Amino acid sequence: MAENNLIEIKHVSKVYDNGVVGLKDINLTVKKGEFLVIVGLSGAGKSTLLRSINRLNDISSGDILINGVSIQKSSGKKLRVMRRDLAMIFQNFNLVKRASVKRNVLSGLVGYYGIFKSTFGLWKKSDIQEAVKSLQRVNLAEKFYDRADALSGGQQQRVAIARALMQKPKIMLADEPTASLDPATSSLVMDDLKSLNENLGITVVANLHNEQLALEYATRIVGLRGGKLVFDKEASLVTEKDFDQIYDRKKKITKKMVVSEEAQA
Ligand SMILES: Nc1ncnc2c1ncn2[C@@H]1O[C@H](COP(=O)(O)OP(=O)(O)OP(=O)(O)O)[C@@H](O)[C@H]1O
Repeated sequence: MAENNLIEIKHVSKVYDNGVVGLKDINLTVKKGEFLVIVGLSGAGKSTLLRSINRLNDISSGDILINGVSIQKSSGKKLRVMRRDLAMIFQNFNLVKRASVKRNVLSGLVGYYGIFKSTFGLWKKSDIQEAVKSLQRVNLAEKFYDRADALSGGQQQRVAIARALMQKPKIMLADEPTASLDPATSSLVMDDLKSLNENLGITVVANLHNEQLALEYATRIVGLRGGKLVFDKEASLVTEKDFDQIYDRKKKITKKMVVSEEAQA
C-alpha cells in the first residue's frame, strides 16, 4: 500500500438480493487529504459505493481497504474500531429531531461509549466541552440547548457534521449532503465540509448531484454511470464532455456552432 492511500476500492461489484446490479468492477483509490466528489444520475450507484466504504452495504466481490486493512473482512470489535475513522452524513440529516442539539452532537460518541451510556446521557465533562467545540466549528454554538427540529434544514445538516466530528474521523462520507437544501444553504454546508477537510485534514468523499458544487469544492471528481466508473480526474481537468457522458446530455446546437461548422465545411 502506498503510504497516502487511505481508501482502496479493488474490483468491487455489488449485486442486490433482487438481482439489481449496484456496482460493476469499481477500482478507485482515495488519498489522504483529498476532497473527492462522486457524481452520477440517480441510480448510478453513488450511495451503494459510499455505503460500501463503511460497510453499511456488503459488497458481492472485490475488496475495500481502509488504511491498508480490509473492512470487508473485519467484524466485531475490529469493525467497530475501524468505523470510528469513518463518519457519515446523510441527505436527511438523521438527527433525533425531538432531542436537543447537545444530545444529538454527543451521540457522535456512540462508537466510543456504547449504546447504554449514550442512551442515558452519561457524558464526561470533557466530552460536553468537545461537543461545544464541534458546534463552534460549524458556527452553531448558540444552538446547543435548542431542540433539533427547531433548526432549519441547513442548520440540522451542520449539527450532523458536528456530531460526525465527535468521533474524530479520518474520513467523512457525505451522501447527497445538500440534496434537501436551497443553493445558498448548500454552500454553507459545503463550506463546512471544505473547512474540516483543509483545517482538520479530514478526507472527504461526497456524493453530489450538482455539477457546479462538484467543480467548486472537489479536488477530484469521479463519474459513475450504471454502476460503472466512467471517469476519475483531478477537478480542474474535468470537462463538460465528461459530465455529458454520465448525464446523457445531447450536444446543444447553438447558432455559433452552426456558423463555425458551416465555415469549416
Ligand atoms: N436495497 C436495495 N435493493 C435493491 N436494489 C437497490 C437497493 N439500493 C439501491 N438499489 C439499486 O441499485 C442501483 C444503484 O442505486 P444507488 O442508490 O446506489 O444509486 P445513486 O446513484 O445513489 O442514486 P440516488 O442519487 O437516487 O441515490 C439502482 O438501480 C437502485 O435501484
